[in-house]
Amino acid sequence: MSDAATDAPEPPLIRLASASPRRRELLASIDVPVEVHPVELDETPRPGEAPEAYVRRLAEDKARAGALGSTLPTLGSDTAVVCDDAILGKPRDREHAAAMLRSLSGRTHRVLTAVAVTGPAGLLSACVTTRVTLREITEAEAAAYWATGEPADKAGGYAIQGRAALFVSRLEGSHSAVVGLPLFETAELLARQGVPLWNRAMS
Ligand SMILES: Cc1cn([C@H]2C[C@H](O)[C@@H](COP(=O)(O)OP(=O)(O)OP(=O)(O)O)O2)c(=O)[nH]c1=O
Repeated sequence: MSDAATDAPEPPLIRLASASPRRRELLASIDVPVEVHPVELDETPRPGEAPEAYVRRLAEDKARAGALGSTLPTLGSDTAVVCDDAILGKPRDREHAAAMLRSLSGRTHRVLTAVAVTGPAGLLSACVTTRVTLREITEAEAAAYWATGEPADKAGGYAIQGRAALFVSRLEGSHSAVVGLPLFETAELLARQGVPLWNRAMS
């Protein structure tokens, strides 16, 4: 929605502590104007840290750090692909990306996305697990996929919202969470922070 009379952009409802264009687009899809305020964190997992604890910690740290200097509720999020209890982040290079797809090929893995929101209710967070099954992927397909540029900045080295949809045979859970933000759970957290979306989105 934008102001019809002036076409001026709407004031932000929240601060988005993220550099991810996907997260901005997902929030725009449910009519949430944001102020983008990325934060840089060390995303190294702690020794022995469980994947759920890891993504929740990062989401909460992003939200807390992003909130500094603002009175707006601030949202942070983190996505990790988990295969055989190993956390797969973003690929470092072509070889790393190929190794990731090799380990995911022909199997079911988990995608964990945590979202955290600061606000009057304190720091609230949720973690969503989605099970994704990929068909078998050949080395030649993995190489061709890398060459598209799509996997480079994606956890697990694939993008379900892009060409990797051709690899995904099944999904159980939240599609938006795999893309970077679980919209249903996000709306619930925002409502608890005094940002109700339903009436706004439907008007
Ligand atoms: C599995 C998968 C991940 N991703 C993306 C979502 C996230 O943007 C990214 C995982 O990296 P994150 O570290 O969660 O996020 P980010 O670095 O992109 O942004 P920021 O930390 O500033 O919020 O992978 C997809 O876009 N599609 C997919 O299918």
